[in-house]
This record gives sequence, C-alpha cells and structure tokens, in this order.
Amino acid sequence: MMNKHPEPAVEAAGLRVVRGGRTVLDDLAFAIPRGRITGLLGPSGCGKSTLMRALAGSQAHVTGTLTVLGRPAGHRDLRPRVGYVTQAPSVYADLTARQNLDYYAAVLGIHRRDRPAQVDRALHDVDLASHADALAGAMSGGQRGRVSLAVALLGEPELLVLDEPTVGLDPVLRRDLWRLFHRLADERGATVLVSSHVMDEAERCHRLLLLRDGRLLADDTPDALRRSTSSDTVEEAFLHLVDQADAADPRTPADTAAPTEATPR
Ligand SMILES: Nc1ncnc2c1ncn2[C@@H]1O[C@H](COP(=O)(O)OP(=O)(O)OP(=O)(O)O)[C@@H](O)[C@H]1O
Repeated sequence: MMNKHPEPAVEAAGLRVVRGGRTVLDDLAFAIPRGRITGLLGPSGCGKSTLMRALAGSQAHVTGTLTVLGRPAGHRDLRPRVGYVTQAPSVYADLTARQNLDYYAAVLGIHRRDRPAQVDRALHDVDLASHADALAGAMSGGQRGRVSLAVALLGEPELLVLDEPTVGLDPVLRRDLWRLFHRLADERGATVLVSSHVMDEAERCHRLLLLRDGRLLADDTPDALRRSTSSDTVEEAFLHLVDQADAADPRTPADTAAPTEATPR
C-alpha cells in the first residue's frame, strides 16, 4: 500500500509513566507506522492500558516524548483524529445504540447533516445495524463493547487505540472484529493499535510491541520475531525473549509490577 504519510503515527522516546508512586512504564522508545495494525501484547499488569491512556492523553505523570499524529499526545487538535476504546464500555444505558452514537457524533462536532450517514456506517461496521434501536442497557456486554467501538469509529479517526476489544467475545465475533480492523487499515488507511494478552491475536497484526513489566521486549513483525528467536509461534518467541531478559536483568518479583506468572493469560 502507498503510504501518504511517511512519518509514523506515534513516536515515543524516553517515555516513562508513574502510577501510585511506582514506575509502570520505563524508558520506552518505539514508533507505530501509519495504516497498519500494531498489536500491543504482554501479560496482565505489564502496562498496556497505561500506555494506551498516555496515547489518548488521559494518563497523568507521563514524561519523555510522546508524539501522536505529529502533535504531543493529548493535544486538543487530536480529539477528532484519535478514537480510543477503553476496556469498560462507556455508553449510556438508557439510550439506544443509535441515540448513543448520535449523541457522541454531536459531541465530536460532526455536522448535523453528516451524522445519520456516519452513525449508520459505524453501526454497520460493528455489525449492530439490526440492534440500532435496542437500549444499550439491555444489551450483552459484548454488544455494549461494540457500541463503544462504533463511537470510536465516528468521524473516521486516523488512529484507533483499542484496549482489549475482543475480550469476552465468541470466536465468530472475534474473527469479524479482526476483519474490521484489517478493513480499517487496508481500505481506509487507519492506524490501529490493539492490545491483547491472547497471543494468537498477535499473528493477525502487521507489527507487534511486546511489553513486560513496563519495558519493551520487542518491536517487530510477527515473522521477524519468530525468525529471530527460532520459534514457531509468537507466544514461543515472547517466552524466549522473557527468558533472555531475565537472564540479562534478574530482578526479584518484589521489584516488579508484573504478576508472578511467566505465561500471558
Ligand atoms: N490507578 C492506579 N494506581 C496505581 N497503580 C496502578 C493504577 N492502575 C494500574 N496500576 C498499575 O499499573 C501497572 C500497569 O497497569 P495496566 O492496567 O496498564 O496493565 P495492563 O497490561 O493493561 O493489564 P491488563 O491486561 O490486566 O489490563 C500495574 O502494575 C497496575 O497495578
């Protein structure tokens, strides 16, 4: 695909985040290319959500450099250009899916004339067109999550930051969402950053950022990661890199933010 923007969608250097007095992201440096799907992977507690919050501009105590679409993360100009979906669906239970989307479209400043088409398209994208008039409060958790995702798609943002969007979804919905992510990247040129701790989802990404204990273990393509570690799967590659990092920097569990499990759940 021709990339109209040679500069990355996101660039981080010396990125550090402190939460509750503890360093939870430490000296991260990476770039996220435009128009591709980048997976942010790592065990529970490694700092994925914190990094996403920093990108969306909703995280306090961020130091270092974090540039998003050419602006400092959190810059007001980025609001319509970045779609962010948190782990907890943020929709109004007493509104229907369509009413939620209409409301957020207005908040985003989408012109009244353009709203119906935008809302229809977003509902269609997440396969909720047939539930447009159902109350969000009467929907399943997975459906509410998809309404949240539809909200993030309004206005066709250039960057989508999706925090574990497939968690709790059945295999068919998970597959459909991954197809949507690929469509957004391939056909609309969107940059998609998606977090997961399910390693099989890593294989569906163009690039991967592997995080552990707030540090970056790898920033590469799934193929290159498998090759460089002589592994058959990304999960095996991840475990190889964890062992390598432990051998080079043996920190005690008490010093780290990570759970004691070595295997991502
Ligand atoms: N409000 C908070 N105050 C202090 N520390 C926090 C807070 N929220 C999270 N943390 C800590 O920050 C670290 C990173 O948490 P984060 O939620 O970013 O991890 P994660 O990789 O997204 O985990 P999960 O996959 O379980 O969602 C963890 O050690 C966590 O305990």
